[in-house]
Amino acid sequence: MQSKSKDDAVVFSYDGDSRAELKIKEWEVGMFQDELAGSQSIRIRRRPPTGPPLHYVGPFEFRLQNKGNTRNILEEILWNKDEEISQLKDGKPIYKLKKELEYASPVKDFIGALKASYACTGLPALISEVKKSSPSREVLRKDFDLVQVVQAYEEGGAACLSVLTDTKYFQGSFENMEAINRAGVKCPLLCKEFIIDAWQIYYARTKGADAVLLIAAVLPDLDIEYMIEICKSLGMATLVEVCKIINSVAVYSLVSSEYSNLRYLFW
Ligand SMILES: O=P(O)(O)OC[C@@H](O)[C@@H](O)c1c[nH]c2ccccc12
Repeated sequence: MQSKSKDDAVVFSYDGDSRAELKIKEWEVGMFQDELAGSQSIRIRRRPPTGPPLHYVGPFEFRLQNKGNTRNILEEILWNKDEEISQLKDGKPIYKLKKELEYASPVKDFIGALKASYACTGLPALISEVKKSSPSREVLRKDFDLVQVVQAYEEGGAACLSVLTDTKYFQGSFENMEAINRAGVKCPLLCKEFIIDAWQIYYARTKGADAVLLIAAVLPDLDIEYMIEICKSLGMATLVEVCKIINSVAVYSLVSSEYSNLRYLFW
């Protein structure tokens, strides 16, 4: 319906069409999230922008914002992750996951292992990465014998292991994490994932993770705080990946939630 507002502007309203109104609301909430992300310097869009509902004007129809393309590989990974998780969640809702926690392997002390290693060697503790492939370097090692690799890391003095669990882009998996635990590895395990939903943290614990990684460029502060609390309740550690550009070089640091003064250069 077309009507006139007080200032004489033409206003289109969707008389009785509550679905359209709902869509507008969803879009407004999305806009708010974008603003929030902007205010916290988050440049990664967690979901593809679908834009407002279609507007019909006479024979024309238009959208203010079209379904966008990803701006970079991180966005592409996250948009895929979003779909992947919603399917996994359908198959295993959180109440089922919580029951499975009872059968998870006991949590190992991630931060304790880093500190113990430093106390023993006087050198920065090492978190060794279990990564078969990555989008930028492709397959890093063709004959990837998981157990052999992690045992070599442990013998070589690694304090903890960082295990890639994303399959599509890194050829990792949660099965790898389970296999590492079954192999009797003592190093605590960091789940190196793209965490965007608290469900993933519970899932990681059921698969034997002792710590999870949160990415500051992706998650608003409140999500990070909330997820840290979940990790604490599960006895897990949290590392937050923060990237700063210093003199045109990307410097990554990991900040532990437990000890804000504990920083480890990782890459
Ligand atoms: O492409 P490279 O140089 O192998 O690096 C990937 C690196 O960004 C990746 O290991 C990574 C960084 N932060 C993460 C968080 C989750 C999963 C993976 C990552």
